[in-house]
Amino acid sequence: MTETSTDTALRAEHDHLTASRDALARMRTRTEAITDNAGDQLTAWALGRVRMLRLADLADRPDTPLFFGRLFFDDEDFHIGRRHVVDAAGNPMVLDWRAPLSRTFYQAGARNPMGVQRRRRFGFQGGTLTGFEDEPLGEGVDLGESSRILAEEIERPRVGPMRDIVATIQPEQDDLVRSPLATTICVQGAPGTGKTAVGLHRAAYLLYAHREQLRRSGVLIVGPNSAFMSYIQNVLPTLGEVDVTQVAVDELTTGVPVRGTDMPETASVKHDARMAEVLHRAVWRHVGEPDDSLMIPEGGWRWRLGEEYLHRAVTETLAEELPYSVGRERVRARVVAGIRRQVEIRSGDSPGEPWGRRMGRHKVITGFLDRFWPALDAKKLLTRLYTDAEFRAAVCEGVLTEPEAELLASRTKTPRFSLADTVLIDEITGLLDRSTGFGHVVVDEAQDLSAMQCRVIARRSRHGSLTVLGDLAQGTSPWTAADWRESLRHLGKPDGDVVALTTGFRVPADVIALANRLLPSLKVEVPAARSLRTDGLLEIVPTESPDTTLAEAVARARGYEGSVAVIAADAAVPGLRDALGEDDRLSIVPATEAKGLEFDHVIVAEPADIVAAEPMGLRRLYVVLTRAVSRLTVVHSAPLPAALLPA
Ligand SMILES: Nc1ncnc2c1ncn2[C@@H]1O[C@H](COP(=O)(O)OP(=O)(O)OP(=O)(O)O)[C@@H](O)[C@H]1O
Repeated sequence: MTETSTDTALRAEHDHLTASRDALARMRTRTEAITDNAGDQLTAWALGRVRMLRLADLADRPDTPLFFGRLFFDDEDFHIGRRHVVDAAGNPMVLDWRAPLSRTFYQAGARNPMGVQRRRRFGFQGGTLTGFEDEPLGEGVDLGESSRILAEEIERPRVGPMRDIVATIQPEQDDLVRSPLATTICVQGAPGTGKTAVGLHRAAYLLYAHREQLRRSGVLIVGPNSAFMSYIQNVLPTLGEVDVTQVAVDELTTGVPVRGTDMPETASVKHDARMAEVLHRAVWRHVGEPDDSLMIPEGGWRWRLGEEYLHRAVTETLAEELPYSVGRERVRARVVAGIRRQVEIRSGDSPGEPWGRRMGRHKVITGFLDRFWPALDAKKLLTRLYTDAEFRAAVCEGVLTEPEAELLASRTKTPRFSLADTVLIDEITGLLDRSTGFGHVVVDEAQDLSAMQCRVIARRSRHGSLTVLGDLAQGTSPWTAADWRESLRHLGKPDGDVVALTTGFRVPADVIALANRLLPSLKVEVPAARSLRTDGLLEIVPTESPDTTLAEAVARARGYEGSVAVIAADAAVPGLRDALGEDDRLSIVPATEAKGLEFDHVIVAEPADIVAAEPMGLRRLYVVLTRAVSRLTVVHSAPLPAALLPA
């Protein structure tokens, strides 16, 4: 058999891959050999950390390709991969996908080749090269969405947690991934349009483009729950980024143990934006107007500060709009400064810092502060709001209705804090003290956040920017967002750009068509999704014996490759777990925990029960139906919800 030019080219690519792996190993060995001979412990620690991060960045993962593309320009060419690799002489062997030049790999097309003569995409199996596909952009030809390698990538069976998409980021996704650090973007995207993927890749891109700045300030990823967090947690490390905080939204407010629960109507009040005003009042009503002068005895002296001076000390501090506890210290400093001036006039000399500290702690001054700017504790203040009827009425008046304010009342003197309370305690803490924030925060499934939860995130991104990801049609919380402008306002970024993604990479066309039937009933204005996938299987199976039919559906699903999930109303899950069992391939997923996840084959058990289980049941069903990557089986003994029937 004669060797074709494609075989020769593939062999050369194999060789380049092997050489690149060797070069990466060399880079790693060199970094390992660097010894920290820093003078002090702190510098040694900092250097050690930088080295640890760099080593993580240099890790070669045998199961992922080191490069996935190649760009041929007129007189040079580059391989594009997960990270930068250079040979012993420092010449580039692989360009990082985030480098400015790599942008052409994602953006060039027949209409605008951006100087690229040919774009090559590689097919891989694990870490092994299996083939490639060339697009002669210079000749005005591209494959666009009909690329075989793109199709294989999005149709490949899913196993385990989410993977990166660096090899096949689409132009509209790339625009979002590479938007500038200072820009807050809000992505409204139908199910499976790659919102989560875009958010994680944007984090990785920003860490590359603004390494120093973001290493100092940090990047935070916030998701809806711990199942989702463990599903996405490996994506950034595979991209070489290990120094990112990834937490579920409830974990942001863990300062207090959660021991209580709220009735739904109480939780709704606590999550309402008006609580910000209530708590603001609750804090600031503690500041009083000094109504007398102060006499401060010190040794043989008696210093006097007049009422007017004290009054000014308070009002000038208020005008600075500092956090409450910082303001208290500022008033203390102003009072001490007033006395220092008298000492200077009397003695002609300025007393030193120790005197200042001692004077600041003087019991007359502390007594004055305790009266007109008392120290506050977030938990105690919230407890007072719940237990002191007079205080509550005063701070809620004109903001909450009386029945709403009454919902806050606690029957016991020491209320057990609920999840909503942790959010309120965080709000109070933010009023009391300065909060340190992150340089960039990615918030996923943001449509489910309450106004008060948005403010938790706003406090952590005050001096940074946000990537807000979500789908209004998938909003299922009682306080779900109705429009993104409002969420952005609560998130502290009212001018963020709202952008839509509509090309679906997960859900096959037939399945998305079924789910789209629900859209008119979801009471929300969103663009419908269009699927890139024409493969897939959809079956709707009416039955009189659902247990048997489900077991049969599971057995059939196991005949295919990939993950299988039975998704059912939460109440049905324990029974289904007993009946069907769970293992590496099969998960039984409560409908309320399915958001953000995906499985090759989804079997939906009794849609009517999923809809009936909660006020936002139809939206829950929309979420559940759109978890399917390749095949969807709907098993029902009760009639299907009317909204799911063809118009
Ligand atoms: N450009 C792409 N190339 C290949 N796969 C992609 C691409 N974009 C997205 N995907 C894949 O499509 C699936 C859906 O992506 P993702 O979970 O990010 O979507 P989503 O918009 O967050 O969905 P949902 O709203 O349903 O949670 C994932 O498996 C992801 O890897």
